[in-house]
Amino acid sequence: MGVQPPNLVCKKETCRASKVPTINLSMDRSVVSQQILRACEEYGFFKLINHGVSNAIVSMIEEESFDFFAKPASEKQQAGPPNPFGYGCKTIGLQGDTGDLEYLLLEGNPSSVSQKSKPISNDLQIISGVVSEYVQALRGLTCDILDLVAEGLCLGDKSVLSRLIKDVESDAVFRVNHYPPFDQTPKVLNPAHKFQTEDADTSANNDESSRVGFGEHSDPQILTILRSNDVGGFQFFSQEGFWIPIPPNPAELCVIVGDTFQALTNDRFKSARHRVLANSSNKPRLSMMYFGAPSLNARICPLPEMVSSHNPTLYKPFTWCELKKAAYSLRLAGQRLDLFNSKPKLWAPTPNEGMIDPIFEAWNLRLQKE
Ligand SMILES: C=C1C[C@]23C[C@@]1(O)CC[C@H]2[C@@]12CC[C@H](O)[C@@](C)(C(=O)O1)[C@H]2[C@@H]3C(=O)O
Ligand SMILES: O=C(O)CCC(=O)C(=O)O
Ligand SMILES: [Fe+2]
Repeated sequence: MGVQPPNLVCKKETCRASKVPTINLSMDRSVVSQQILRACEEYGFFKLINHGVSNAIVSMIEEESFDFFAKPASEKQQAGPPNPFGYGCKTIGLQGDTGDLEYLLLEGNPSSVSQKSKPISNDLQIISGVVSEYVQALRGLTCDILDLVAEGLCLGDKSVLSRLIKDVESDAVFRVNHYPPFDQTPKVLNPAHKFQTEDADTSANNDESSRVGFGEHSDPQILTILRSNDVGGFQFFSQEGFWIPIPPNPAELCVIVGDTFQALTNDRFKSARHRVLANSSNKPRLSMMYFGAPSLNARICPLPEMVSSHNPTLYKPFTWCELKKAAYSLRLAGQRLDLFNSKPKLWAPTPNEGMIDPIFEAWNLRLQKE
């Protein structure tokens, strides 16, 4: 590539990342409501500033978490494996997914987080003491966002969404992910690590040799609120078909639309697929996520305002428990919402799949007859 004058250089990914909506929560309510609505429709993802969540609690969780992850493996393992709460290392979920990280999964319901971690380990009990205050604040923030969405969508009942999260039985989850620093040595020794020296406009979308911290997936819940330290790696997949790296900013919170929100809005919002590539820093990345979920028995189906004769319902009613079970029975990247489509799509082999499996042929025939 020839040398270009600086004003003509277009770092495409930096460009795309700068278009990702950043919403200032202290602005006028009706403006914020419209901005959130647009962001959920166009990206399924946005960043929040002036969100009002105290940095003091975040710093305490960060400090406790770093102390925990610095302990010897044998000690950390006493708090694992995560079933469903506790310490996990490299293994993600139950279906053989792995990533270059270690993590803590905790109950995200403020009233029971400490109680549930008590029998697991002393370390977890200490961390959950600080986490309970944070999840309380994040539950409040998630409810505010959902009320703003309800206003933007002109829903008859403006609390219909936030009630799902406010439920005392809410099945919210809290997670801290710790990505070890990238060892710089292989870059020199192993040409496969070319990613580090590549231009920013090609790296996220072309690279195949990068280190996967947390593989591509969508979150099954309603909304996820993510906060990280100043180490990058997080990317989300835009509706235009590009991976967009999000520059880390500890003062911002990232909001991610989950599968349940997609179903509630009858696909007006799409859950955002995202991943973490942990290959760019010699510092560890520490991220914390609050996954806002309803109670296990909550019934999910598209909101009546999202359905019309032009927009027929895309999902059969299901409970959050059923979707959660489906998520855990599939791989991390699985499209679990497809299992609840009111009219399953016809199966077609992709070019690599070649031969048509007789079972799928029979399935397609049945679908065509319905
Ligand atoms: C492979 C998996 C890990 C996961 C459960 C699943 O079977 C599919 C969804 C994954 C996910 C993504 C968002 C959250 O991090 C998480 C806790 C969740 O609710 O769904 C994880 C699950 C996990 O790590 O256990
Ligand atoms: O660690 C991160 O930054 C994101 C992880 C994530 O997407 C998840 O835990 O579901
Ligand atoms: Fe996620």
